[in-house]
Amino acid sequence: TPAQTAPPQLAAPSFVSAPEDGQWTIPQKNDASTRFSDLSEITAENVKNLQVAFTFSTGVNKGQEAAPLVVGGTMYVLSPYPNILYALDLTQPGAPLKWQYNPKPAAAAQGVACCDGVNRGPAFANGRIVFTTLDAQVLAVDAETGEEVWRPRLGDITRGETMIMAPLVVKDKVIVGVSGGQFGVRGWIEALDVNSGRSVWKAYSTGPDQDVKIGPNFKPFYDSDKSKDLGVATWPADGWQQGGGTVSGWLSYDPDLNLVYHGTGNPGPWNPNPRPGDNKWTAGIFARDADTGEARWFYQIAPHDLHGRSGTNETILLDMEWEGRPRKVLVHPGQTGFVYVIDRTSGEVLSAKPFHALTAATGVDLKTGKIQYSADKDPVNNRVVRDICPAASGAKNWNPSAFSPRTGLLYIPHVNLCMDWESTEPNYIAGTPYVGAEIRMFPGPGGHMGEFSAWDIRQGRELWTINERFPVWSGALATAGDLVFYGTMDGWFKAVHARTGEVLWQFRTSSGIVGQPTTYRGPDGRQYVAILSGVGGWAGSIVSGDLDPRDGTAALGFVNAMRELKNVTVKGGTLHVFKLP
Ligand SMILES: O=C(O)c1cc(C(=O)O)c2c(n1)C(=O)C(=O)c1cc(C(=O)O)[nH]c1-2
Repeated sequence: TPAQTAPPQLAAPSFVSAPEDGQWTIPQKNDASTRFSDLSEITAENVKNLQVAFTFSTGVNKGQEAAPLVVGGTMYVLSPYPNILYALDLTQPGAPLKWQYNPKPAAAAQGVACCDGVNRGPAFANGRIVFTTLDAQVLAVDAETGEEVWRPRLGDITRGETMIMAPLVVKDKVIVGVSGGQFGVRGWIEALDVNSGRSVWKAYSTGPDQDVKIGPNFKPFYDSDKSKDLGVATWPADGWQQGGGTVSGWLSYDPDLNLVYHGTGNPGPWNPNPRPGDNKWTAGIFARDADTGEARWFYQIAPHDLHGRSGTNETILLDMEWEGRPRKVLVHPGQTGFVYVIDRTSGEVLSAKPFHALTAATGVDLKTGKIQYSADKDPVNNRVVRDICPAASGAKNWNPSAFSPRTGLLYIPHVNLCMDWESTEPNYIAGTPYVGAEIRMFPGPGGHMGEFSAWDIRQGRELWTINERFPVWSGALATAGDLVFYGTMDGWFKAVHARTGEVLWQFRTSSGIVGQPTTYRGPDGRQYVAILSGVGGWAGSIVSGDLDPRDGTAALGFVNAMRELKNVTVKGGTLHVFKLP
């Protein structure tokens, strides 16, 4: 008999991207959305010496969620509503302002935004900076001069259609999506010509197959997605018309398959009782042909969603060996609390392991793809259902994870909140909240509200975790210096050892952090790390936003849980950039 040999050492998952050029031109860093930089001047050994290189105020004290971009010798910073774009000259000492562009969006948009008027950031394309505005315009301005190039309005704010997501540029197209899932908006994604701003294709998340761009090439993996017109048939009467499934989050792109991946938001209303059925195609992930928008596959994370779950957060595209053969996968740490590893060519779920303490579901059946909800957490009418974990925030929210090919680990910002839920009668009035749930959130197991953890994708297990007092509402950045960066809602910007989770450096910024750290090589050849500080977004709206008690809905869910945040931080809006001395 042959001698027993150790199983071959598996290579870490990897991803395809252009060689590191020291820039940061789209929030996701690359089309695979890894938020990994090959820069390695700042290391685990020297990071303790990081110091402020320069700061800059955005002039808007609301949730600063945008990623600072660097293209050539210029940094681009986008403020929350009113979405002012600033260009900073990195070639000059102190990075002075080169120009600013204020699109002056309609003030009325603020009133129909769920989440504090945030924006996830601009993107660079063909010599232009493109971004969305809260009143549902998409803008392209000249990256050199700040002059407006085109500016179509894609949504109707009187119906609650807002835009906050970062566009994805694919070849000659700018792809964007709508927000407003808390307002009964029918979700859509649209591709514009990068040169003219004209619409090339548009696809809805609910309704007849034709509107969803489901045709002969739609080949979902699971039988539950294979019948005709499920975007109508899985809803009562005309429910799909106010059905949500917005495209408010992150997009990624596989150039070999020419597929764009995007999540769809929660169904409307949140109260599941008025909408019996699976409510396709909400709370899931679509793969679409980048040129035509045609749907190729769909996977529904939360069929007939019970707890306000969205599929809109990050999808990270990796290549890895899975059960002895190479697979192209999409990794999605989901709001439901499972890390989904999905074959991105077919939509087959290869694995769905919990990365967080859960009570709302017990697992995912890999044969049918179906999540297994806990029967006792179903929010039936006329009863308060208690201790649903995670809360409606999800086990993580919009805030993107990072992946390092050096460690093979995914770095996940978590939200450790549970909730009590009482279903109420929703009433659809265009441009007003369409939720139908009273929610009370509170800290989950352990009493802390946030975590930042390292996850081994192949083994499906956590390697280390850091508990945080407040939800970790910032994104993550991984670097070849074996560091991971993230921020906390009480204002700390932290550098952590990518392998051990040891906190190696932290800096107290001027407000709470809900932004996205980025890194770049400056014109002087040195490595810099940038982060916007300014508390806000959904979780931080207790500090920065105007919580209207009559709203009685989404924002209020956080009031109890986040009350203490007011005692430890204040509104802000300041870019902080760091380097070694
Ligand atoms: O369904 C939607 O259209 C939609 C939009 C947004 C948004 O525009 O910020 C959020 C959400 N949903 C959402 O569910 C959510 O948890 C959330 C958090 C935040 C934030 O920026 O803090 N936005 C949003």
